[in-house]
Amino acid sequence: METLKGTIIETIFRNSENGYTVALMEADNDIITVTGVFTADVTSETIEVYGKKVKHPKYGEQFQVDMYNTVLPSSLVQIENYLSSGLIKGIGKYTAKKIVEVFKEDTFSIIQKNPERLTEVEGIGEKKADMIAKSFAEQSDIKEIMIFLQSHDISTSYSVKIYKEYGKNTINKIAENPYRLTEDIYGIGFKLADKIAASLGVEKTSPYRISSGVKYVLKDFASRGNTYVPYEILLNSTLALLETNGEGIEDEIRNMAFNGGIHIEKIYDEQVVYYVPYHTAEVNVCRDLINLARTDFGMSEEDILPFLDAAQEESSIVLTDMQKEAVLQSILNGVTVITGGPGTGKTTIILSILRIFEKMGKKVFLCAPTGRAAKRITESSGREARTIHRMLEYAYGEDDSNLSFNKNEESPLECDAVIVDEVSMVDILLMNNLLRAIKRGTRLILVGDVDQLPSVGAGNVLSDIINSSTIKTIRLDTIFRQSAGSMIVQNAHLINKGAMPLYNKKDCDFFFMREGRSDDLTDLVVDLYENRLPLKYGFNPLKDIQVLSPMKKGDAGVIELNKKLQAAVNPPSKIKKEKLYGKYTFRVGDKVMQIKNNYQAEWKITHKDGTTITGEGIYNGDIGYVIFIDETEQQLFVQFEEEKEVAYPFSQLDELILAYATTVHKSQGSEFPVVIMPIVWGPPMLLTRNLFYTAITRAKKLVVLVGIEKYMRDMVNNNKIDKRYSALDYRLRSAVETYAMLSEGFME
Ligand SMILES: Nc1ncnc2c1ncn2[C@@H]1O[C@H](COP(=O)(O)OP(=O)(O)OP(=O)(O)O)[C@@H](O)[C@H]1O
Repeated sequence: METLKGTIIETIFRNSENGYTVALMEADNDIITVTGVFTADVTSETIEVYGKKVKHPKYGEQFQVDMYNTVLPSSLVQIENYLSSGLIKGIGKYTAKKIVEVFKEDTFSIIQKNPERLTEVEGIGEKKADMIAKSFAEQSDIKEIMIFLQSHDISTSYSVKIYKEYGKNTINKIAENPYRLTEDIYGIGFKLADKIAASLGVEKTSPYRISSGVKYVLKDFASRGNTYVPYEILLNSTLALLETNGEGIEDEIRNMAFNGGIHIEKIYDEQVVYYVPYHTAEVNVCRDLINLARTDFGMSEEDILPFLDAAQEESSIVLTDMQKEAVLQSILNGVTVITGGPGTGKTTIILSILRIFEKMGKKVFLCAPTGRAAKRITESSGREARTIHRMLEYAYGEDDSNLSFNKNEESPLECDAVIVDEVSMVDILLMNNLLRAIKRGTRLILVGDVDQLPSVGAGNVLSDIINSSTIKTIRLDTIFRQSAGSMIVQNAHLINKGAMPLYNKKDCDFFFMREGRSDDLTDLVVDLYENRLPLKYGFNPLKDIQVLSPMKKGDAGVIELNKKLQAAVNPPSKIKKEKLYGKYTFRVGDKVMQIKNNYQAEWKITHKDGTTITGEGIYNGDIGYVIFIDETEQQLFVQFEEEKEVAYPFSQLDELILAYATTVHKSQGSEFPVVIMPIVWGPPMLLTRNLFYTAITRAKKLVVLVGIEKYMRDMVNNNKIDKRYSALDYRLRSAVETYAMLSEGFME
């Protein structure tokens, strides 16, 4: 591929629909005609073109452009965007605008050569001018890159992330294969990469595009919980995504399978396709569960009963036969599953198991998938519980390049048993990492409620294990928590059985308020949150009350509800700084939620005596409050639980959302004193019984539902759990059959 750099002196023709352009470019003291697709009018711009020289029969020599980059000088908007990108300290949006208004195209050279002149701009003093100049000098090599990215419509915050990832090689890397952005940059999906590729002139049938499209479809299915996609569905979805005639797709799928990026297999007589990490995880989870489950500890019930009796004496609770069975099996078997709804004694059993192991002198690790769930079991068991990630020592490796689990097959967990609480939230990838670190001889006890929503990540781990009937499973169905007037637990069980909940009884804790009109409904939710519940019961709205909605979009969706709740409890004010980012304005005082695991986020706890502790890691679902916004340093500060303070550069605000209202999915593993939930129409795929069940089991003291009974009845009746493509149950069953055949073979 040849390259040529020059200035477009005239555009002869431009098709505004497809961008096809014929223009004259002055390059190397010569004038040459360039032809190709240009996303914007490039007249007067200095550009770099990539392509080849051809001889046109009529017009003579021309340069056929495959891709192009805009080179400085660039438009004022781009200069302004670069200055306010967060890379230059001391410049926010407002200052950037002012600087460009004063210095126009000369902005960069002024900052570089005569930074003292910055003081001509209103609001910039000598100190600030100096800071800007220094920061600008540090960033000088990335200027061109930022402008290249922005000329391809990449937003400032993504540009910063891209530069951080690729550094000086940014332009080359993206020009070579813009689709790599989908792999390397969090938040950039196929669609954005495709837009960039189009603006670089990449062909629609390029193999890079097809393979990226296939991966996008596989990952998109995975993000909705599936570990694989049936071949035909993958083909059709990819076709719809790429909008081509389909040419090359099947070939590329085959190539990808040969190269090892994807895996094709027959499951239940159907050809299916896996993105390799999910296949590896599913196969390994199956193998490891079976191996662990086959361990014989050489113990009998009689060996354990004396310990069990002693443990019972310590507590005031007499375990039922089923509960005893759960405790005994957990100690006798390599792998045991204990499942049951709220108040059926799961925590009580965990505590008994812990006591028995302690008496036997055995070491047990207790863990849960989220920080909040780990904190809850720590509080109720009085024993330290960690998140699974923390237990597996998820951290940077020695070369500091990649995050990985330091506990694995080479350095397994040194203990006699691992108890995982809230296991319904564990997806196939995390289960794989957990199992890698559990060596044979260590018991694995999985405790959870299989009727809760499945994990957010791919897989149906708990329910597949139970459905496979290959792992010892105890189902608890007697409810013990029956305090007077409390309907929450009873209603959870009613809903689970397909019956309507009982509500609005005198002095009870479960209410339904009818409201059909969507405006009135959201107003009522806000009124309950802001006034009625705090007044009547003394709840603190921000700390005690959580609004849960089944969906993100729509009038009663999380986005709209958050806007209304924010306007009510934390309205704009002269004394509160705010920062607009995407759909939300973040304001000092706002309740926010982290929506991604960020193992690098540094937090700081400052004690009253001025001493500080620092650490790393803020996780998906963590809730905090905005305490400070620093426009000069371009940072927003959030205080999370335990007073952990985290500084978010503005470019990282995509990790936060307002959290007055959250989706039911995001609330898994958390509990709140009060839950308010709108009951409105929504897609049946979403409004399921187990979503409703999960929502109400989040509440400890009070549930208030607002909406129309019919939609509540629809949810209760809708027990069609959104089918996930996952084959762990199939693999477990097949593996056990194979083992059975093998051992029969050995017996002969
Ligand atoms: N066998 C029993 N006899 C009497 N009370 C019991 C028995 N088992 C459990 N309980 C009591 O029932 C209540 C609920 O038990 P526990 O907290 O263990 O259930 P859970 O399944 O963990 O509930 P959740 O999932 O809602 O946390 C507790 O107060 C516990 O003390």
